[in-house]
Amino acid sequence: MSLWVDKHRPRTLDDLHYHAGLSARLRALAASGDFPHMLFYGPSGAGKKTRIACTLRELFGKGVEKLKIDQRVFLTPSKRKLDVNIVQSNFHIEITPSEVGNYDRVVIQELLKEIAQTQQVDLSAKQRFKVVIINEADSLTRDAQAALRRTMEKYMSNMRIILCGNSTSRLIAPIKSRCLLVRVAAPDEDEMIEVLRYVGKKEGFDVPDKVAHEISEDSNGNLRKAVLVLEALKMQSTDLDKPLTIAKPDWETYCHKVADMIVQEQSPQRVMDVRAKLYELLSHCIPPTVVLKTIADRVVDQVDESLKADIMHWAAIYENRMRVGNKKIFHLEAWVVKVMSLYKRFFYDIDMSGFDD
Ligand SMILES: Nc1ncnc2c1ncn2[C@@H]1O[C@H](COP(=O)(O)OP(=O)(O)OP(=O)(O)O)[C@@H](O)[C@H]1O
Repeated sequence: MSLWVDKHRPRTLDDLHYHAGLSARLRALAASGDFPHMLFYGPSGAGKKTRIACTLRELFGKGVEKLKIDQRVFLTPSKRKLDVNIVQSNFHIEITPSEVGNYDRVVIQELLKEIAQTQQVDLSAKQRFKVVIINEADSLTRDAQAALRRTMEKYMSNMRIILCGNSTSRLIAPIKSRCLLVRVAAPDEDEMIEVLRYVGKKEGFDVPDKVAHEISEDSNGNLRKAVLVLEALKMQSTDLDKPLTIAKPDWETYCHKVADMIVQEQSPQRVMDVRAKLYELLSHCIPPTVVLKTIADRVVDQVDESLKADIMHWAAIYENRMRVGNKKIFHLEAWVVKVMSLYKRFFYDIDMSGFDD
């Protein structure tokens, strides 16, 4: 059973519901024979990844939807092993370098070099180049950006880069100047309502106006959130007929509570309590990656500056393990334990430093 956000995600540029002008431009670029490096940016849930996937489909055809997931090991200069998950088709490859935190340069450098030096093997391929999608581009370190820039200069003939991120502000100018910048704005209220109606129709029901407005207002331009909420509401009340009495799905508040529990106490008992809550969330079909992200964001809001990066780093790692593995709950839990130990260690270090003085 897949969630509506996945089930009804547009697959082709023609299926995309809003920003029609942008879709037309992407179609023209894909047909031009002169496809550039690109940088897609915009707020979360605005439809960047969906639009990128549709563009790939336009470039390469249906074959690009046949995905494999590989684990790759990279070695840091100090011979530390980095495990990286890589999603790829015959025509493209997708990576999230922020998974490996400060070692992202190693991954960018090794992987891009490797891809750039291999020719497209599929002779029936519509394009001579492979596309490399780099997610969370705005969290690339300076080193990784410098490596990326060099690769972009050196190997253009058989590779195109598509960067995806929330904003362009943390990217160095030489990268921006080598990319076509594509801003994907959040859908406005009418556009969002149209998508909600469409999803409802596909599922065989009409979304009442009031519900559509409420959801759209609540979601702050995040279409993923809007569709998730629609699905959750529909599970609570099949008719969606009493919009005002329907309590908003409380999973966000629930995730926040879990985050608070993690910050308040770090003990085996607490891990057990948190586990129960996690099961509860997952059994309500809230996607585990969303649960992890919501909890992580809230934890990070409350902890010391020096811990934030580590906590997000581990969240990215476990998020990826979750995408690949079956037992989502194990990875969620492993992350919780990791955060608790980081947090405890932090206080321990403070105590010890006090001791030194
Ligand atoms: N043009 C569209 N028409 C209809 N539905 C869409 C469109 N774009 C996105 N969606 C829906 O919105 C959801 C979120 O889109 P997507 O994952 O592409 O957002 P994103 O901008 O990449 O988000 P994030 O930055 O958080 O990863 C998709 O799962 C899909 O169901």
